[in-house]
Amino acid sequence: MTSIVLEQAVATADEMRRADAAAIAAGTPGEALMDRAGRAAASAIAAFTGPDHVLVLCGPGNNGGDGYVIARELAERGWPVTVGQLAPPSSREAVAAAAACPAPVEPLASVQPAPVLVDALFGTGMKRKLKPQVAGRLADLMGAANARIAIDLPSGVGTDDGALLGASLPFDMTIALAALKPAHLLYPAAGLCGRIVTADIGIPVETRCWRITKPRLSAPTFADHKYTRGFALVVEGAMPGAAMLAARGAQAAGAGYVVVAGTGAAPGGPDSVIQRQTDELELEQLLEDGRIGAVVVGPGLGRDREASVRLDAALSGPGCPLVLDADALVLLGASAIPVARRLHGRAAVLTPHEGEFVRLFGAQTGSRVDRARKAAATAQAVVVLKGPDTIVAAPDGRAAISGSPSFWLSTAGTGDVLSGVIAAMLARGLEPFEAACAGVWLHGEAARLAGPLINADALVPALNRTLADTACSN
Ligand SMILES: NC(=O)C1=CN([C@@H]2O[C@H](COP(=O)(O)OP(=O)(O)OC[C@H]3O[C@@H](n4cnc5c(N)ncnc54)[C@H](OP(=O)(O)O)[C@@H]3O)[C@@H](O)[C@H]2O)[C@@H](O)CC1
Ligand SMILES: [K+]
Repeated sequence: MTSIVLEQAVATADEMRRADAAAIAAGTPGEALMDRAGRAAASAIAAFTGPDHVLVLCGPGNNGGDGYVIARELAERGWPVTVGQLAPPSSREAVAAAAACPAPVEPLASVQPAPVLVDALFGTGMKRKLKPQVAGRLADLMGAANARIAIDLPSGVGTDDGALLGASLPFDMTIALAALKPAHLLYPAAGLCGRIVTADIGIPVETRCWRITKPRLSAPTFADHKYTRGFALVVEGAMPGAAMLAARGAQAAGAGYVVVAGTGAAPGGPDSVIQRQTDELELEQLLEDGRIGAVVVGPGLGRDREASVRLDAALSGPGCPLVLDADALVLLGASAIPVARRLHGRAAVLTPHEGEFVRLFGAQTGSRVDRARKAAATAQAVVVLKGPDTIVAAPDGRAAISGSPSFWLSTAGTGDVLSGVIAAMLARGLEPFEAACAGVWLHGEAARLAGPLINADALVPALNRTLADTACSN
């Protein structure tokens, strides 16, 4: 069995409000939810720091309410606790939590620092930029602490888009309540979260977005041969090296048979990658091979007339899934015909980086998740919007965000390798959204394994080892 594990839900502020309201409507009072959140957070803090003097900063809303519960819980464990209050509690639940908190309360402006700083100023209700004096005070108190912990989110970030709204310093740990939020994974906010722990507060959260986690990919069995393992074809163009990187990526990600359909140049590459020189007609004939499980077009394709002809051949060939990257995306963006019409119902994964994305879909508003979703609906294809926080979006609204990226991937050729890895996942039979998620995970994990990457070639051997680590036997 092969499966993609989508268990780490990522919920927007609105989705969290709906989950909260549904739990309350189903009979769990808001005070009980806040109590669960605060208790779970207090346990995570205790496990992280051990007993110490704690300063809990509380804002006016329910994030502040969680802070009062945390202060109460830690005080009841005998820890010295002080509350630094930005403004009095305003919601019914927060008023009740503050009333039950035995810790001394002092104004945020004059409270003394402590070794453990707990930030419960703002969570998902953050709507506008922090006032500079609040942002400055938070930064000063964080600077004076040895352990900095954010409740639900670092105060001063946009929950849904990961923008900075006054936050500036990194936390050591962020305790996500009930579910992850986009800001835990989207940059720049993700860079401030530190270690992320999700506290279960016992409520279901309805979402169509997940964090990309390790896939389970079945290991070959006695019944497998090179075609059942997956036949990936890479259409080469003006720059054969890029196509060869895609081919090597497909091979290292487990494809059983990898062919580069070349144009005449000799790209080198391993003997096990089959290189076929093809003119226009020969390429069309080759693409008719029904055993092909996925075709990659774009890495090193070029943007001239011949490149357009080769892209057309791939698009008009029989129905196996396509991976469209690099120059293929530029050519599609330059065409007057919309991408969805060019694909004509064909399963496809488009893998643009930010620049290619804008050329193809225009400058859209919204978070990277929103933009990728809109693009996937427009193209009627899976879109992989590459970046430090790569997004995978499907036309049906599913989305996934990569977690813990390797910034060493920001070098030439790593995108070519990714297109080959996704092709290997398609060729082994995964549907496009799952293939893209699995490919993004394998690629990111291989980069972490490779450490400081010198170049994209170094990814290939690491991919082999990463693939072996995902293998399951059923
Ligand atoms: N959902 C769940 O399941 C559960 C959620 N829980 C917790 O609730 C949190 C969400 O609580 P929340 O909705 O009350 O929002 P929160 O972040 O406290 O801020 C709202 C307050 O801040 C104010 N305000 C906003 N921006 C501001 C600014 N820049 N500068 C100054 N003020 C600003 C805003 O004022 P207003 O804009 O209305 O005038 C309002 O007073 C969530 O993150 C989690 O911790 C758990 O307890 C249990 C289960
Ligand atoms: K917070």
